[in-house]
Amino acid sequence: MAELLTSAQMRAVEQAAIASGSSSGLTLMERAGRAVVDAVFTEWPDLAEGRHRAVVLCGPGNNGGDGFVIARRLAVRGWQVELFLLGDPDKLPPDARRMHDLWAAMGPVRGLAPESAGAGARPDLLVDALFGTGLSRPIPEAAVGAFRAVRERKAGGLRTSPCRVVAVDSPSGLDCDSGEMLLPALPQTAGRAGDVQSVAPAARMSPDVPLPISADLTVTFHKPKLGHYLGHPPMPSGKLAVADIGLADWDRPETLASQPPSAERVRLVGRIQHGAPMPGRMWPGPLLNVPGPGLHKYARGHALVLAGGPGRGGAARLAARAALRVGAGLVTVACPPEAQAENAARLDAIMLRPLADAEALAEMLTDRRLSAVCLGPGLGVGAATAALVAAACASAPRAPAPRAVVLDADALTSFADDPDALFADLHARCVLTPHEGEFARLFPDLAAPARRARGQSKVEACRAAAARAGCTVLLKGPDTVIASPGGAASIHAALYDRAAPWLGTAGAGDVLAGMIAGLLASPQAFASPHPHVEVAAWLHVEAARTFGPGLIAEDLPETLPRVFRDLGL
Ligand SMILES: NC(=O)C1=CN([C@@H]2O[C@H](COP(=O)(O)OP(=O)(O)OC[C@H]3O[C@@H](n4cnc5c(N)ncnc54)[C@H](OP(=O)(O)O)[C@@H]3O)[C@@H](O)[C@H]2O)[C@@H](O)CC1
Ligand SMILES: Nc1ncnc2c1ncn2[C@@H]1O[C@H](COP(=O)(O)OP(=O)(O)O)[C@@H](O)[C@H]1O
Ligand SMILES: [K+]
Repeated sequence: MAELLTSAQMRAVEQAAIASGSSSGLTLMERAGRAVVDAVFTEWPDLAEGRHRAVVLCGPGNNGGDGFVIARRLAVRGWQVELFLLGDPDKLPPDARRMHDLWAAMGPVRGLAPESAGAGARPDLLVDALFGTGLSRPIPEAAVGAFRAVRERKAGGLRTSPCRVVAVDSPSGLDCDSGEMLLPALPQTAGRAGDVQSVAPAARMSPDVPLPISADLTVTFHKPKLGHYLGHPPMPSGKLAVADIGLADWDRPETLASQPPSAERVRLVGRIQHGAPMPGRMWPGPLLNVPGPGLHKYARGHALVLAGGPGRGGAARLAARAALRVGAGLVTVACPPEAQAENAARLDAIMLRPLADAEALAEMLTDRRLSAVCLGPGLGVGAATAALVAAACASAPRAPAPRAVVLDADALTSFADDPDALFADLHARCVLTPHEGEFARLFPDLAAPARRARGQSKVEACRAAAARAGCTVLLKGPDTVIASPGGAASIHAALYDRAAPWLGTAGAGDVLAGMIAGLLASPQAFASPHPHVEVAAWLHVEAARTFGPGLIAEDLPETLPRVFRDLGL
C-alpha cells in the first residue's frame, strides 16, 4: 500500500539523506529539476521534440531552486526561457542560490510582477516553482497575479498551441498537509485587497469558485503528500506524477522517530499490482469475506441490520443487500413490527425479524452467531435509536469475539445533543461512518470550518475523533479518511484516475455501511476493523467505477460480483 507524507516527514527524509552524506541538497535539487523536465516530456511528447517557449516562475525557497534547474535544462535543449523570481536573489537559501547563479550565467532573472510576467507571447509551458512543501501562509498577491498574467498571454504569430502548466511539487498555494489552497483575496474573488482567504476543499467544489492557481501536471518527489489527496474536484494538482529522486533508502521508520506520534504515516488505500497476480493473497484478498472450501454459511458470519418504521426501510434494505453481496453468510433485517409487511414484500435471501425496542435487541443479540450489527440508515433520530445503539454496543462482550457494530446516519445524529453519551457506549470494534454533516454534530470542534481556522487537516481531525470515540471513524467524501485509536490513518481518494462522481447519489452511504458490516461479520476478521474498513471504501468506489454513469445506490451491491471477478477471485 502506498504511503503519503506530510511536509515535515518529507523534510525529515531529505535531512536523513543529506546527513548520511549519500546525497547533498544540491544533488537532490538537480534530480528534482531533471525529474520535472522528464515528466513533462512523458506527459506531452510533442514538447520533447524541437524548441519551445517556457516561462518559469521561481519562489524564494528551494522550490524556486528546482525552477532554476528546470530553466537551465530547458535552455540547454534550445528552448527560449523567461524566468521571473519572487524576492531577492541574495536571500535565497544556499542550494537555490547556487542554482540561481548557474542559471544567471545563461539567461536573465527578472523580478516577479504581474505587469512584466504578462508581457510577451504565450509560452508552451508555464513552470510553477513558486512554493512547495515550505508554504507557511497565504501566498502573495503578486504571485497569483503573475501566474494569471502568464496564462492570459496571447498567442504569438500563428501559434495556437495551449500553455500547459506544470507545478513543481505542488501547485503554489496548496497546503501540502491539509489540501487547502492558501491564497490572498483578490478583487475578483472577494474581500478587500490584501485580505487573505483560504479556498477550502468544500468551497472548491463550487464551480463558482475558480482556482486562481492550478496545474495540468504536478510532479512531486519521492512520495505524494497528504495535500495532493485531500479535497474535492477540481483538484489544483491536475494530474499527479511521483518522481524518484533517490531517497528510498532514507525513508525508514527511525527517520521519523523524532516526530510526534500523530505523525504516523498515512496510508493511501489502493491496489499495487506487481508481478503475477495471486488474487487470494494480494490486497484486498486476505481481508475479504470469501467462502472457503467446505465451509458453511455461518463461517462467513451473520450480519444484523436494523430498519426504521413503515416507509423508511429502503436505506436499511440497501445496507443489508450490500452486507450479503460483500460476503456475509447470512443477513437479517430487524424492523418494528408495523414495518414487517413492507419489508417482507421486498426481501428474499435476506431474513426478516420483528424488533420492538432496545430491550428486544439486547435479547436478540444473545444469539452469539450474530457477528455484526449495522444501524442508523433510516432508523429515525431520537431516544429510541440512541437506546438501540447502547444495546448494540453493550452486547459486544458477550459474543465469542467482540461483535462489530457499524453506526451510520441516524445512529450518529441521535447523539447530537450529547456526543459523550455515544462515546461512552463505543468499543474498539465499533465503526462510525459520518459524512461531514454528521461528523460536525458529534465533533463540532473538529468539523470542517473549525479545523480550517486552525490549519488542521481532515486526517488530523479524523484521528482526533477516533481517539475521542475510542473506535474507528470513516469520514466520507471524495477524499474519505479512515482513522483508528492509536493513530492509524488512511485516505481513500476517489480522485484523479479513481474519480467516482456517480457516488454522490442517495443511499450510497447506506450501502457503504452495509459493506463494512458484511466484511466485519466474518469470524476471521481482524480484531481491528481498520483494514476491513479500508477494503470496504475501496470496493465501494470500485463498484461505482465499474458500473459507471447512471449509477444508483441499488447498483452498487449488484456490481460487487463483477468487481470480485475482476480481482481474479
Ligand atoms: N524535501 C526534499 O527532499 C526536496 C525538496 N526540494 C524542493 O524544495 C521545496 C521545499 O523548499 P523550502 O522548504 O525552501 O520551501 P518552499 O516551498 O520553496 O517555500 C518556502 C519559502 O517561501 C517562504 N514562504 C513560505 N510561505 C510564504 C508565503 N506565503 N509568502 C511568501 N513567502 C513564503 C519561506 O520563507 P519564510 O518567510 O516562511 O521564512 C521560504 O523562503 C520542495 O517543495 C521541493 O520543490 C527539492 O529541491 C529536492 C528535494
Ligand atoms: N463526488 C464524489 N466522489 C466520490 N465519492 C463520493 C462523492 N460524493 C459522495 N461520495 C461518497 O458517497 C457516499 C455518500 O454517503 P452519504 O453522504 O452518507 O449519502 P446517503 O446518506 O445518501 O447514503 C459516501 O461514501 C461518499 O464518500
Ligand atoms: K510549486
